Amino acid sequence: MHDGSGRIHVQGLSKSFGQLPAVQNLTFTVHPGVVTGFLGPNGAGKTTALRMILGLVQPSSGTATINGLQFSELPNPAGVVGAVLDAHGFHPGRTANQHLLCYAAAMDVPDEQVDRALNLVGLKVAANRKIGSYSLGMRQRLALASALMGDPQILVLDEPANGLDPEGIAWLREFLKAFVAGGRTVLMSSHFLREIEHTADRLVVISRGHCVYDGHLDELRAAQSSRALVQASDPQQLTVKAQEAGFGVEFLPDGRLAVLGADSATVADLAAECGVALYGMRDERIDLEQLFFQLTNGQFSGGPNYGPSMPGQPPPPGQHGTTSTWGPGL
Ligand SMILES: Nc1ncnc2c1ncn2[C@@H]1O[C@H](COP(=O)(O)OP(=O)(O)OP(=O)(O)O)[C@@H](O)[C@H]1O
Repeated sequence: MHDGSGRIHVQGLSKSFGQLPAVQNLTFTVHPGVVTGFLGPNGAGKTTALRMILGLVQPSSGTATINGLQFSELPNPAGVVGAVLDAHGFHPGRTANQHLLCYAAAMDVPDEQVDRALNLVGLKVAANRKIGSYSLGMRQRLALASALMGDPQILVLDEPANGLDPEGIAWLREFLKAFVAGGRTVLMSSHFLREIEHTADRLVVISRGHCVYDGHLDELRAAQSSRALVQASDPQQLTVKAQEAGFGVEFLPDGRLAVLGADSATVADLAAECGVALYGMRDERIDLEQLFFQLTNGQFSGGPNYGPSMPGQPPPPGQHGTTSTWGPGL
């Protein structure tokens, strides 16, 4: 029997296609009650990892379990996990209704589930239209309806926002938030942070097959949402003072200091306290897109108390009383 926890646990998962290491030693846990975004640039290995979780690709090494069991061991997989991996491949001559009735028969669930699923995804009005006339956004909704047919505890969605217009994305966000509010689980991939930043609570970020961030989105925002750039008369002394106050400091190539997670007023106070003169100051805010770029290019430099981003050096936010973890600086 599965443990009913609603958890997906990925441990040391790797997959190579010939010489190509598509996924490398991936370890993370997806928790119930929150939406977890699975983020990475094109080709990072997201789809391969999701397919391994769902038992569609055999890992080269490592394991992926859902409710404590591998997918193939789940006694009632459709009732545990619903998946959307591809919003294509529907028979264009069938209606959504017909498509889902086939699903119901194949999954041995009552036909009434068809109406329920169509209602849930807002496709009831188009239920008797041929799928060939559907927009990509409608196909995404139909794919989601298919995943919901078994009334699953967990949803695994590969790029579900792809093809949705802003209204569709807003709808998906509300749908997924309501889904997890009852204690269910969502793992959804995207290569576009903006697309999921208002939906996901937690993030697993991968780059070139490696995990580079696993933690709360809020924590990531806080980690490097701002820094103060200062030109100081005595950079060494100000560095010591800022570090004593708990801030990370970087030396920039132009001689300025970047005090991570601090604003210029705070740095001015610190400088005054240690008698260091400042010749120029600027607050810099880093938006999430830059943050994502830094993460996936190994340039992330942490926030308060984190050192510069040298491979093997940056302590993760998780080492400061949180649950985040870091992979190698790529
Ligand atoms: N069946 C396969 N055979 C050979 N190479 C593959 C196969 N599937 C994936 N790859 C390769 O593995 C790497 C990871 O691909 P994957 O589709 O998992 O990435 P992704 O993060 O989902 O990318 P995207 O966002 O573009 O879908 C890519 O270099 C891809 O070309």
